[in-house]
Amino acid sequence: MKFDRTQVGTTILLLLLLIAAIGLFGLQPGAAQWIDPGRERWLIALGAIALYLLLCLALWRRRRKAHEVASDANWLVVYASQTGHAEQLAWQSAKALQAGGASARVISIHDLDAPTLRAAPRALFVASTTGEGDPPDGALRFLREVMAQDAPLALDYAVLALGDRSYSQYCGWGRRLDAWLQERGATPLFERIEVDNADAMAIQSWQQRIEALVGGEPLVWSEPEFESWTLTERRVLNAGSLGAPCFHVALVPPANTRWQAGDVLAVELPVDPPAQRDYSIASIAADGAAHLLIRQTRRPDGSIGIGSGFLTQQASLQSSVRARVRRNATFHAPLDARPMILVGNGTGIAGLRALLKERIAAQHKANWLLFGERQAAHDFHYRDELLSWQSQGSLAELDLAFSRDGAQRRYVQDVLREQAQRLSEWVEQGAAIYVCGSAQGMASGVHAALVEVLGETLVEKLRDDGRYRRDVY
Ligand SMILES: Cc1cc2nc3c(=O)[nH]c(=O)nc-3n(C[C@H](O)[C@H](O)[C@H](O)COP(=O)(O)O)c2cc1C
Repeated sequence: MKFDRTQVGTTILLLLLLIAAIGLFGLQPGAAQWIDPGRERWLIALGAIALYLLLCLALWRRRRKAHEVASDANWLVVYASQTGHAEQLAWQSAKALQAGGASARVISIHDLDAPTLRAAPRALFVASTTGEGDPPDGALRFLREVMAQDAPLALDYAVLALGDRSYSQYCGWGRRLDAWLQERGATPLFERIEVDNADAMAIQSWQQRIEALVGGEPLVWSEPEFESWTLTERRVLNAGSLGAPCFHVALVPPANTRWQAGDVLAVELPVDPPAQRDYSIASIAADGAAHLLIRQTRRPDGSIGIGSGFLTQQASLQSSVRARVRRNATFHAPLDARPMILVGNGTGIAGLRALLKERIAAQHKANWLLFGERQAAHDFHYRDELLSWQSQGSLAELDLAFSRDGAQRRYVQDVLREQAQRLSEWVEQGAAIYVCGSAQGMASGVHAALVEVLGETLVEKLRDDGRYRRDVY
């Protein structure tokens, strides 16, 4: 049986109380009444009471000190996030620390330098994994500059690793970060917690561990509520396509709902157990509806995917759909009028369309879109709109790559290579590059083309400066 110090302390306190009671009341049967105690009995009783009070004070101070160490220390809450989930959990973690009286600073791992890390007494890391076990883009500078150093670290830390078990490198980056921190001498406050596909139980146990460290009133960590949106429009955009049907779906939000281009709509599916699917929003709030571009997916047994099946088939027009906006800050447009190069394929045009709409509404016209699909006759999503933006001068450059139209397959990455000179010029003028669509094939091919044309160093620098951003799946 294991006793902790508090249990031993409590036992001693009880013994002292007993001694004090014996001192006062004596040991005679029926002695529970005031008797005239001798001097010695008074002394024993007073001594026991004094010791009792001293011990109480010591225990109270010990407990308070333990709490102070946890709560007064400055906490760093570091996030490495690709699509915003880790960032959101980092903010919630900071709120839990603050509820326990601690001060917490939330920081993107991109902005975390070695001196800041070395000076931090305690840190929480919320790290997601992307690609094939890779760190989010925003973590690459940290990986290159901070993790390459072997100076020792003295901080106490914990890691929340976000991932998805369907990938072979489950939580690969969170695990790597954890291993590195330990190698450098940092002390884990508790074992790394891994979150499979936003698993609520794992997130709850992270929350409980933080609350146990700093105390404070437990907060409700629930995500924002889903609200009722109305499905007002649904049409096929790619009739006759070689690919699976692609639907334009419009959902009218509840009053006062706002979002920024780049944000995502999380849709709650009416299934048991509950599930949700995220879709890039293809419109801006001024359009009055969130437009989604949804390709019907099929499972290996041929049945329709639950998310795309619900939105493109089951949900009827004018019916209510439970949804909420999820912020996706990595894909928000630059704040200034700098040129933008938007590269995407397939349903990736959704996020790019919202960005273009936002830019055009702000009169920022230096926009270059490179879009790839299979056949111009069937798969040129939002054709009329894009062509009219081009003729109005809001879309300075439009390059299309329809892979099945020519004798040779041609993709957006090939267009980038053909347009090497323009690409270099735009980047020299400060352009930001946004890539949206499939991770396999497109995003990796585009990356290789960028490295070929601009050089590895410049591409890395663009990524570090937030001028090369990706929202890929
Ligand atoms: C393109 C892509 C690649 C991913 N690759 C991995 C992976 O290799 N291993 C893993 O455990 N999770 C992987 N995930 C799952 C993410 O880690 C998980 O969705 C996480 O919640 C995302 O957090 P974030 O929004 O902070 O980036 C991947 C997700 C996407 C969209």
